[in-house]
Amino acid sequence: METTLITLDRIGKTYGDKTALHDVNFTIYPGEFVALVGMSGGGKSTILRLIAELEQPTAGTITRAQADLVVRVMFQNDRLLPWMTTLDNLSFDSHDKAQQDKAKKTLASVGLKDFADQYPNQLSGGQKQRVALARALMADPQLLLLDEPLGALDALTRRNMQQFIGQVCDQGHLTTLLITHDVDEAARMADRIIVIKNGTNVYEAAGAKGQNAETVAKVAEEVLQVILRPDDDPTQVEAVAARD
Ligand SMILES: Nc1ncnc2c1ncn2[C@@H]1O[C@H](COP(=O)(O)OP(=O)(O)OP(=O)(O)O)[C@@H](O)[C@H]1O
Repeated sequence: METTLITLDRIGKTYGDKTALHDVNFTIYPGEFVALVGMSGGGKSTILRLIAELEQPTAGTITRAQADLVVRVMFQNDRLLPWMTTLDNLSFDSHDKAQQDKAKKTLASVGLKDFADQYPNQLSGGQKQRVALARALMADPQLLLLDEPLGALDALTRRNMQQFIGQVCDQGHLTTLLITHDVDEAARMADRIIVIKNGTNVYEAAGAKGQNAETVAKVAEEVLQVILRPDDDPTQVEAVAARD
């Protein structure tokens, strides 16, 4: 049997009488880059919060490969501490030599070796997001959650960061879950795309990570059509065969 990292089984989440999620079912396998896409309000962030154990589901079960699965989140807002240098944002001002060395190494791995002594306000938007990524990587996560991490960046920096994050995840063999409303970003970065609509997963497609622009555009269009079509039966989860 294939090893699984995390499985969501018939997950529901209500807030008072408001249903945010119902009957969410999917599995993430080690080493995959999965994207959750869908329109605003569909439930993507709620799923992320449940996976990160920031909240608990009101129905169903989440099964983790191990109870203490290390999960880290990178948010759109970089959440860096403005009074600390880049390096201290990673080491949390630790005086432990090993922790400092690890922070230096991690900073170098995101291409910011020479920015250790800079403060967040001295960095560009893209650089700040690299620091935020490095901070998430400091914990050696078994699952990296990316919550619209590039939403605030200009189009060129965003494209550059998509490529960069893809490389970092590939090199580190990281299992990654990206949340985005950008179908093009999902198609370009992911091995697998899960469409979230009206609080549940309605469709799954193979992503076009590492493939040419034409394939990326085709996958993005396919996913967009699913998101925009009005007649979803939420109990029907369709799967498309992996592309050649
Ligand atoms: N704490 C909360 N209390 C009440 N309702 C909530 C709460 N959190 C989320 N919701 C509702 O659950 C639904 C799903 O929200 P969620 O933020 O997960 O969607 P999303 O797909 O991530 O949207 P976005 O892309 O805008 O972040 C929405 O209708 C939202 O209003």
